[in-house]
Amino acid sequence: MSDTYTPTKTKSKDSKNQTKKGLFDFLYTDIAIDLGTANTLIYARDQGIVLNEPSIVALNNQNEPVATGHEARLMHEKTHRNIRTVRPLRDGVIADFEVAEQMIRGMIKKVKMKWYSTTRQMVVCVPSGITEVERRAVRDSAEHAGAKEVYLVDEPMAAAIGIGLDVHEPVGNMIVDIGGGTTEIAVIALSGIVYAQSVRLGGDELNDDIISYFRRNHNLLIGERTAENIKCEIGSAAPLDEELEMITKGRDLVNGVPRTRQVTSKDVREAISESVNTIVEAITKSLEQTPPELSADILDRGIMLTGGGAMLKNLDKLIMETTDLPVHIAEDPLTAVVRGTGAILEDIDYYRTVIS
Ligand SMILES: Nc1ncnc2c1ncn2[C@@H]1O[C@H](COP(=O)(O)OP(=O)(O)OP(=O)(O)O)[C@@H](O)[C@H]1O
Repeated sequence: MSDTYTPTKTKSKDSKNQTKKGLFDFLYTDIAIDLGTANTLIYARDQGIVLNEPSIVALNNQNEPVATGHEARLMHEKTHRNIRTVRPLRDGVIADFEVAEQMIRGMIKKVKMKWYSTTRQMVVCVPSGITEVERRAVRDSAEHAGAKEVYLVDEPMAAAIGIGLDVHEPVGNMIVDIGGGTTEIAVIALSGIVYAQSVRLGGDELNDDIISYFRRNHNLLIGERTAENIKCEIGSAAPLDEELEMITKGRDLVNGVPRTRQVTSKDVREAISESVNTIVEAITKSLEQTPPELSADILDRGIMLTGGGAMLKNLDKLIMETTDLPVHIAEDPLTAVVRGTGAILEDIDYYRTVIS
């Protein structure tokens, strides 16, 4: 990894331009949300990140939520006929509006510190590739969940701000945000997105690849959570200095009984290689589309990786070898987007040009 690039700090809270405080501000809890396919994070003004939970809701027979986030995740794939778990986002966008609203409400309720407060301003980040109709839907959901003023920001822009880049600078930065449902690749300069590509493929797809691999090659049926665990523990994009292995549990497809099986990092790499290559190819294609002056900046500064997918072992190495560019993994990649969205909430005027 190159160390040629040192990001500037995210604008501090005491900035001159910071949103002015009003007399009745104590009545409001303004929030920023990273509404992700895998995880939802909430940042509250002046407080920082106050919630980080899986994007999942458990509903009863009457479609009323009985649990949200962590509690619902514990029930996932273990429910009976009176309870079902729903993940309302797919591929980075809201797939089930009603449940998404219930989830946002449930999560806001969890972070409400003052019983009397309401949400006035809400900044929500969205994948850069979504349609106008999908944008409208996110805005509506946020309004139905109680927000009076809703601002949307593109995810790669929020990620760039979150990792401390000065997005107003006349300098090109390439951000690759690998989430649960989407991979967002963007070149940012002068507060705008010069080039963006949103691939509807992320960490969830890698989990599906692992499930299929076990079914096909080992006649073993494993669940989504097990696949996720395998990916995070021993998954890798390129060979490891020391290959890893672990024991996993599933159901034998031949005789239907529970079985354990040894799995190696080499197996997992093979299982996810096609999807990983799709992500790397999308990065190469984006580099080809980048205007030359900005390409020169990227050559100096390298590619910034964020999102949970950035933590896949040796993914940075594979991208570095393929592109011949320095690659940096953001500090705490899972929270970069919400930190950026939060920075916008703290200083809406300064970031006016990046929100809509
Ligand atoms: N150590 C790890 N190795 C590989 N993948 C990981 C690791 N930790 C988390 N992930 C993956 O990161 C993904 C979640 O990342 P993130 O929270 O950034 O996505 P999201 O914002 O919810 O999704 P999206 O941006 O697509 O809506 C999941 O698919 C998860 O499996």
